[in-house]
Amino acid sequence: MSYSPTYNEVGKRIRLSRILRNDRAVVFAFDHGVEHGPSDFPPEHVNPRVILEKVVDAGVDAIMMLPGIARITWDIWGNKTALIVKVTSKTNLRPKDERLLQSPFGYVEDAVALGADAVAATVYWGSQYEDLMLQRWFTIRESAETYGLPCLQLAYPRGPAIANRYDVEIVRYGARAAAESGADLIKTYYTGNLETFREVVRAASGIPVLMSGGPRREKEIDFLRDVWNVIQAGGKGVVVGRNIFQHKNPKAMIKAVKAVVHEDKTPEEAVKLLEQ
Ligand SMILES: O=P(O)(O)OC[C@H]1O[C@](O)(COP(=O)(O)O)[C@@H](O)[C@@H]1O
Repeated sequence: MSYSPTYNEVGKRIRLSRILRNDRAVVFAFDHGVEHGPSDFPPEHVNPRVILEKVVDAGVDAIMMLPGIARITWDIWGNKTALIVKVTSKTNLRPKDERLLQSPFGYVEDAVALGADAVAATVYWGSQYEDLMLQRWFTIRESAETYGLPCLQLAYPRGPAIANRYDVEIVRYGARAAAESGADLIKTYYTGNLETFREVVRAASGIPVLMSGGPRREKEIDFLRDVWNVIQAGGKGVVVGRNIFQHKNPKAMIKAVKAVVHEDKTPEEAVKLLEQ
């Protein structure tokens, strides 16, 4: 007897395929307005419409943003780019020791209403608030499952017992925990080289791993090398913000990252797209 998938299995498969194009993804991370504040953006990109027009025009596969910004920019990305709605966040206006907690920042139903292809939520593994974030993660995941929405987990180890959040043992622990907590996509830190990131991919146990961009690299070639290493290590792409919107030419930067992720170009070949 042939197996008939459930409605939500079909929905998840179709939505995931809109993000992972041929099993790879270049996602623009755009939740910084809350996570870091408007000071993260150069003056010309404080207006969300300006930067979103550039990244959509450059052909990014998906945009990850909070519901409120998706609402006011839908005409730019609608029917052109996949949408990942992040439903947790926090501000740096909080007292320092309360910044290791991600709070609800919208609901899975908001993502469904916006026509999202996935929801995203952060878990700071190792935080003193890990328990609370896990409760929130499983509530989000349960609701997303009902609607056939894949869940992207930003698996960010950080907390009082973690000395170096980029250490491979720490990052791969977070990736494994994300896989065990039912993430359909995992976004985590780059561990500095191909060999260690391969360990992270292995720990993710088959769940696609995407690299979080991190602070802007001084040289574009260094960022493109990191992206290339992630792909060579078995990662499936990137979810990147600052290395795009803090760059003087975000469109060219997206195209260079796409060349590495989708066309297997080397960093040296891809960086030439920035010189045109
Ligand atoms: O690691 P930090 O400094 O808390 O930054 C969190 C930010 O990094 C991201 O996870 C990825 O964006 P970046 O490429 O700018 O690092 C964002 O989604 C989030 O706002």
